Amino acid sequence: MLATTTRTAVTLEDVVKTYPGGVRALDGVSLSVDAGTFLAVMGPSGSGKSTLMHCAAGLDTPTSGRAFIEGTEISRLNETKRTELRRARVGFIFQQYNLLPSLSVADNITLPLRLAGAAPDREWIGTLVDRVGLAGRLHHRPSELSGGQQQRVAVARALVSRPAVVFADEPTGALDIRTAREVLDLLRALVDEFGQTVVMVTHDPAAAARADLALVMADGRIADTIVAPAAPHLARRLTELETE
Ligand SMILES: Nc1ncnc2c1ncn2[C@@H]1O[C@H](COP(=O)(O)OP(=O)(O)OP(=O)(O)O)[C@@H](O)[C@H]1O
Repeated sequence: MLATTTRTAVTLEDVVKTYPGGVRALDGVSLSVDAGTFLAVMGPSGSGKSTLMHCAAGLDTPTSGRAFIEGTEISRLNETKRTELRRARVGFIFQQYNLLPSLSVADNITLPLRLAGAAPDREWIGTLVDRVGLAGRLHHRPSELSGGQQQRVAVARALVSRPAVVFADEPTGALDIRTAREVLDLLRALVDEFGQTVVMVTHDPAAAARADLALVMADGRIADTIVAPAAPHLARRLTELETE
């Protein structure tokens, strides 16, 4: 086999996050996510999943330790530079889609480019719109779409700037089982077809089982790293941790 160079999309080095009041939400977390990997982050409520995502994505800063996006230490940038790096190199997908209701589907998808002052790549936007199956809906408002369609708009928006990493926070949490599966199929395809790096926080073992790798958090630490995770194994592990 030919040797390939692996790029690292996201790195955390011994990240500690303590909130005012003394809660140690992250207790020394180190991880490295290779480009083109689909990573799921699981764990009981309060185990630190959202805090990990916020620190890794530059939405928040660690109390100590370092966070990198593609080798740039986002945790040491000031707020303005952090926002710039986030807009240029990070995509987000949220449980409640977070689309702007007054904008068309097309304008929602290209919003990150306008915020970053980046030129639109028409060919890539066309590819994305086709890939998420929204070509016939570009002039609709979000309220005219189903939940699954709205989440597909959010997926296209997250990828429009060709980010180093997409962070997805419970992306299927508001969807029924069939629509959730369609959104997961789409995320899986974007990883497989475009080499997109995806980090997904989820409570759902079936969703996490679509990832290449699952981290299971407990008490602010990574309790397990599971390659090619299987849903029954994840479900058992979560039950164990929740009852400990
Ligand atoms: N802004 C904050 N101020 C104080 N404590 C916080 C804050 N945000 C989170 N915490 C605490 O930090 C710990 C980790 O929270 P976090 O939201 O990262 O967990 P989580 O695994 O994402 O939980 P859930 O699955 O319920 O969303 C919890 O004890 C939580 O109460």
